[in-house]
Amino acid sequence: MRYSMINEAAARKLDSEDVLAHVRERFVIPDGTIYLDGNSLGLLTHAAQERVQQTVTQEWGQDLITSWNAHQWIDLPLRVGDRIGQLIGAATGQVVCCDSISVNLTKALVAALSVQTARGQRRHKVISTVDNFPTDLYMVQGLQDLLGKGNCELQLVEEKELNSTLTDDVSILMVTEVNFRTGRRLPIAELTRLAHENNILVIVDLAHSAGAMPVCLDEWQVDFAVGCTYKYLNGGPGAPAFVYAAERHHATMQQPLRGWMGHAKPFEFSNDYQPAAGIRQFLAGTPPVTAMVAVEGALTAFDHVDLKDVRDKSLRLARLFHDLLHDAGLTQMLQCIAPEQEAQRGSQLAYAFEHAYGLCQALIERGVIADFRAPNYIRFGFTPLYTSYHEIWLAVQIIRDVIATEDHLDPRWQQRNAVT
Ligand SMILES: Cc1ncc(COP(=O)(O)O)c(C=O)c1O
Ligand SMILES: Nc1c(O)cccc1C(=O)C[C@H](N)C(=O)O
Repeated sequence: MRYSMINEAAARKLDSEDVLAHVRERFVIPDGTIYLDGNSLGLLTHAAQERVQQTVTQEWGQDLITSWNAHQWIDLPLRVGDRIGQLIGAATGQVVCCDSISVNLTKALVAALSVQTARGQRRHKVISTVDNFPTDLYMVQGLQDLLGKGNCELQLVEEKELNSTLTDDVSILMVTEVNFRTGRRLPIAELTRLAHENNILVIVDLAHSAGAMPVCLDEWQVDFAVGCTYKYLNGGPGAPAFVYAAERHHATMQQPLRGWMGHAKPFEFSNDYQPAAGIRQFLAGTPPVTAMVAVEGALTAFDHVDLKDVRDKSLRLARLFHDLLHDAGLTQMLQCIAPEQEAQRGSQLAYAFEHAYGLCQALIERGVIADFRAPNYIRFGFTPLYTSYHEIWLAVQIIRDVIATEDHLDPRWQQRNAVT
């Protein structure tokens, strides 16, 4: 239902009825900041801050190398992986925390190709979407060059054409559940069902889904998945990513980055590679301990949080934001590029606007942090664990004010110099 003419008191009332309102206390929220960019980098949690401090001061500072065992550093990738697994519908032993999405995607792609080979399938086509996040496409292009088009060939299609391209000559469907630009959410369960009817394996990028909405990898029968922990999981800048491989593939899959941490017996230092059983095979090198304890700390923000409540609040925050923009007469100027139907949306709204860059910079100057995506989009991310309805109301007042005073046209914003 549409939010109509919500004033400040009404926005505060929505906060008073919010079942997730108390979770905000778990985060460090800078004074005077309304943060609508958790879809790029999540906020710091108090738990992560304390965990990193403890690890650096005591575990590294005092206990040194004994900490690999004494503080179970060595188990971090699997332990954190299992905790992430609970948030993405994966039973234990199928998720490991390591590396970046880019690197994990390469591992997943080759592993999926190896499963197809083991099944006797001589297919090489990898289907993805034209508007996928570039790094995902670069990784397939890299493999295509390395392995030759006869073994791996990328074919790009529009999102709406996906169903009709899932034919029996395709090896892998590689998609991102939520489009980083438009926020469109693909129906992964349905796509996976269609893909499997033609023996196609499915790899999903959960960068904009994990921690933002319920994800049910096991139930949907997804084959492999990757995702990051620095967005909705709040793991910190450059935090290690994760990779999921369905248990049914563990016996046959082979990932190509054969590091010693993925060896069956790393501390025997044998010259011959023997993959570890199960998901541990996806490890390559030494885990970045200080970064990974930050992720482990951050994930406690999800303790006793139901992801259905997260999704429900995410959609409400977005609806309130858009309806307030509409009531302010701004939705002609700012053209929403998200799908009409909420079920087809992720946890962000993006608007096309000629002066999107200037608007974004002027907002940042006033404490409202959103982000700009070329060529002319401004994106607002909604993070239900810490964003309040009152903040949404305030943010729209500030947008109104920037546009009314034409601060977005300030000559300082003529030259784009921001990296994000
Ligand atoms: C959908 C998607 N995939 C991948 C990435 C990048 O992954 P990484 O930097 O961990 O390799 C991003 C954003 O950074 C993204 O939005
Ligand atoms: N990963 C990022 C980074 O290292 C620096 C700046 C931004 C990012 C991002 O996360 C971009 C992001 N994936 C996006 O949706 O645009």
